[in-house]
Amino acid sequence: MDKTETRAQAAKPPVAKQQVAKTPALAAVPTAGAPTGSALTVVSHGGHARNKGTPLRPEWFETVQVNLTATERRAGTLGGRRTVKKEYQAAWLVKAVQCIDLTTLAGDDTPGRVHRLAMKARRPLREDIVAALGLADAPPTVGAVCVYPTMVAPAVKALAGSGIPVASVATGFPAGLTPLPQRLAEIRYAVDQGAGEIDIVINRAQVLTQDWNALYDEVKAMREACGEAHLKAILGTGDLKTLRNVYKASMVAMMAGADFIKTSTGKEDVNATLPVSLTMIRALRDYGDLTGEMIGFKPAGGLRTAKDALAWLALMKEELGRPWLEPDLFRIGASSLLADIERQLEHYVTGRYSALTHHAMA
Ligand SMILES: O=C[C@H](O)COP(=O)(O)O
Repeated sequence: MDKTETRAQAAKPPVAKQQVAKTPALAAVPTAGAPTGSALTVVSHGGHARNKGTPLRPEWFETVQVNLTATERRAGTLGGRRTVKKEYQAAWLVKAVQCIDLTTLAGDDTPGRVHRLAMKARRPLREDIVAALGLADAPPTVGAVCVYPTMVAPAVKALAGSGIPVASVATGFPAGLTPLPQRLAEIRYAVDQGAGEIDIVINRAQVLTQDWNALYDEVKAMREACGEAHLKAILGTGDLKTLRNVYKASMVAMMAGADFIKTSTGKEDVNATLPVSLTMIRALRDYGDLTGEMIGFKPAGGLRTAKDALAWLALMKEELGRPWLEPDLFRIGASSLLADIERQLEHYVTGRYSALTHHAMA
């Protein structure tokens, strides 16, 4: 990749670059099986060490330059991938299902809706599709169910015994502009209710004013409030104005202890895009080179099609490698993506497409 893109060269020690896949986008399919009827391998969720964080080190990001044209050009090579076909594509789509944070974040959410979503999370693909894929012995489940704090308890109840974690948004989602004590109390409430993952939103004003100390201190306090729950830091990239800001905010969030960095709330005018994701992933890679930590990535907002899922999987594989294709390091935050993936898999096993309305709650 172009040396002019994201760089934090100033303070970088001479560590080996992580390997970037040389194979075409999805050729080295991790879960590829033989044609229909043969087993696709379902890899279970692996545990992953928490990010220890670092002191705030502005010298790791202050001089960063992000070449917008080069970033867009690189991102543009991912969306149009046509190299994954048939059983390989099916395997990748099953992988995408396992990485979905199945989400409902609506003003009219009810315990009933959350219960139905949790049932879908337990069995995201129809039984006949699972059987035809040869996955009946180990049916895939989603990565997590993501809800508002007051919906954590019904989600935990509905997912009992499934091993599927509940993620809660918190800290004044989506704007993050309530006073800090309330935002921290909201995290503690969600954890008390049983959330295993907390999707916090950063205060975008701190990025826009380059107040890195304030951003670091707040995210660090949020991480402490999370206790054992994993912290995903939502940057709200559509509000951050520049890719440089996206890179810097990513670095500060990771230094403060974020286990995942996440693009968007789904409520900004512009949500997950490939150029923004590439910028965050480069920050994640640089942070890994500097600290040895493996941080997760979660694009979220506006991802609705199987094609989107394949593009982001290609991005993860090419930029970060195989470990970032598992739910402990990669999630896709989406409220309606599963419907199209299920439809594409149905087409793969039956040769027919059904209407999207046949794939409800997804
Ligand atoms: O965190 C997840 C997002 O809020 C989901 O956004 P979406 O409804 O556009 O899929």
